[in-house]
Amino acid sequence: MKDTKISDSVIYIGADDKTLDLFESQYVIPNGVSYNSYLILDEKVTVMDTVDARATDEWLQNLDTALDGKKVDYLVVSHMEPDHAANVATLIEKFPELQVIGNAKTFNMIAQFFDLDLSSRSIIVKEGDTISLGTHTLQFFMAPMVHWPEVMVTYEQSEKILFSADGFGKFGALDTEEDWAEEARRYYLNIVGKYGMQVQALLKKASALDIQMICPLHGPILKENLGYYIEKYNTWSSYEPEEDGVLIAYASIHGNTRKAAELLKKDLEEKGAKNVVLTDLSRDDMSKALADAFRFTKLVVACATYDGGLFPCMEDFLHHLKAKNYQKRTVALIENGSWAPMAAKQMKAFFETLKNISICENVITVKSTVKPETEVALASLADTLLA
Ligand SMILES: Cc1cc2nc3c(=O)[nH]c(=O)nc-3n(C[C@H](O)[C@H](O)[C@H](O)COP(=O)(O)O)c2cc1C
Repeated sequence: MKDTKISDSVIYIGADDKTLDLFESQYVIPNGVSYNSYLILDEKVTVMDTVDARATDEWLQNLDTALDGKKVDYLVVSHMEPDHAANVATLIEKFPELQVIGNAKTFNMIAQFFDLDLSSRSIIVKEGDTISLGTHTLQFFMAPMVHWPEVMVTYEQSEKILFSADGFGKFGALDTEEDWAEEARRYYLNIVGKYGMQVQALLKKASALDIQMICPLHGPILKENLGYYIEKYNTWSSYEPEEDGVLIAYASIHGNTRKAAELLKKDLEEKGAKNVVLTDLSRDDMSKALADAFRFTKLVVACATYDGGLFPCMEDFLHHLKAKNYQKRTVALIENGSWAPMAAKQMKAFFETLKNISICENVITVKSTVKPETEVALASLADTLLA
């Protein structure tokens, strides 16, 4: 059920998008995505961010309905990425007296995206600045590199609402019934994951505020049990695993490496392991594989040797892990090769470049097909992983 009710004076005016093929041209979104935008009705009527160009018509309709003939005085731009800022010019042109609130970096970026003269219409805010709208007061906190340089969040003091920009966002349209953490984890780790330190800095600022509601730019408005969401962000941004478990990620050309991976999963489960997830890096969603790698304490990478190197989908996976600062985990290696297996050596060298990775000593080499001795080695690896 879509629950977009915030309060009598803070109105949701965003829109769902269920036809976009890939978010940021990269991430599958089976349940769509929402572009959230909010209107604050007060003496100074304020719009908190706009929406993607794909949602312009619905957003303008929502805006007009909520305004009921009033004019917009302020537009707060918390993030200039086009899925939120595509309609900055639309709103500025619709309300010629409107003033734009942003920080110095926001205005540099507006000039890159739009040919607009905002010299007499800009309000530049800094860390901690406040602007009164009447009964509501907006306070601004800079969140550089969460995940663009100009990002800032806004705390509305009277209703204690944090407008959190992309923070606490999630894939999925607002009428989607699904677990928050699953899709918020995939969103966070893939899009913001590199910037854990900056997110930690923002969480520290947020901890000093009395927050009763979080209004992100994607996904549901968070109204209850806020500690749960904040704790998830704390775990993700400090690169700690969420739960004991094993992701087995395999890259297999003809299926023999896959067979080894499947046998290991079976073995682990027979020995009592609860969270064992298998992912086929050739076919399954890469962003989900990355999120599961961060979710669990342990990762097994199983790869066929390919032209003296790694089968390309494994290279791709490792690239994503490094890009998002993968660390603090246990990793085990399985390789396959028909004449000169090289994958384990190369994967080991890769993981040695990451921080706080403990690599299991028992490396398994499959020579073309799984043999009885491979099964023994897999059983022993399962014991090591469960020890
Ligand atoms: C294009 C190509 C290149 C390969 N390069 C190597 C190699 O450099 N060294 C090696 O030992 N095996 C190489 N192989 C063989 C595979 O690694 C081997 O057959 C392995 O068992 C495949 O495992 P799979 O059944 O999981 O795909 C290559 C296979 C292909 C198709």
